Amino acid sequence: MIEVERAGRSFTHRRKAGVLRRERHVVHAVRDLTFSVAPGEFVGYLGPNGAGKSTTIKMLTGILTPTTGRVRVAGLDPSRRRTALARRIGVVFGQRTTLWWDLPLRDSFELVRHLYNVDQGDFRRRLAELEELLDLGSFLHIPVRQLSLGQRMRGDLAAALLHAPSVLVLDEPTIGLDVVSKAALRAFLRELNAERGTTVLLTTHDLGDVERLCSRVMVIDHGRLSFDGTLGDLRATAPEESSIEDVVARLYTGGG
Ligand SMILES: Nc1ncnc2c1ncn2[C@@H]1O[C@H](COP(=O)(O)OP(=O)(O)OP(=O)(O)O)[C@@H](O)[C@H]1O
Repeated sequence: MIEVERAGRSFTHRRKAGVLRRERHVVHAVRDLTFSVAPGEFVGYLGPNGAGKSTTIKMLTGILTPTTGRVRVAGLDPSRRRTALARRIGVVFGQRTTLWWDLPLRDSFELVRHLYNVDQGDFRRRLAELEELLDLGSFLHIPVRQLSLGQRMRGDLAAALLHAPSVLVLDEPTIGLDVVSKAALRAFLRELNAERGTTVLLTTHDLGDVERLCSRVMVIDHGRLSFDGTLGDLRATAPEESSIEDVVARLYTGGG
């Protein structure tokens, strides 16, 4: 479903190197990254701040073109086939909404239906299902800017799923959510993956998300993959640590 082969992405800045001189400075956000995700997997993508997670997600969704290597999602080259890919993929960024700020949630969904050309019958059926599973009923009529973070997040998730994508990419979906909202969101994602077989790639700094949802974990550090395995494999990297936070902290600091 997702194939990444020796992908890299760098950014070039010009920075001051004296009174008059400026020099080129290259940041390698992602280097030589190789992994694949099979249909139906639920994968956690972890890494410290600045490790390259968002850059990877932007390459997978076609927002950024890799400077080296190859990326394929649902068989498509994301940056060249963004429109075709949009029909197969759902994307949610926890830090910003893709909904229309001044429109009631229901109208945002209607716009999504037009954008993705979703059949009216399918749209009604899916919206009814999502409305129930995500408990959207009480705030469908409210403009997005007036929603609480938890409500907005549920709205964003519904919008990303209205066209029934086969792969869902989530960038910190539980950020800022209270324990109850987090639990509800996790239950929903677990069901989506188990019942519909939707492939999910999730970045998060909340290891509770990983423990409760992910069958596989990948860790990126300084733009390179430093771990790829099951949750059990991850724990085994530091068996002396009792919490998953401590295990991951060890990995982030290169084994302590
Ligand atoms: N548009 C850009 N221009 C220049 N440098 C960038 C750009 N985007 C990202 N970078 C740099 O690339 C590196 C990786 O950034 P990225 O946002 O992918 O990290 P991240 O793992 O998502 O971090 P966080 O957990 O803090 O969100 C960082 O050093 C960052 O400063």
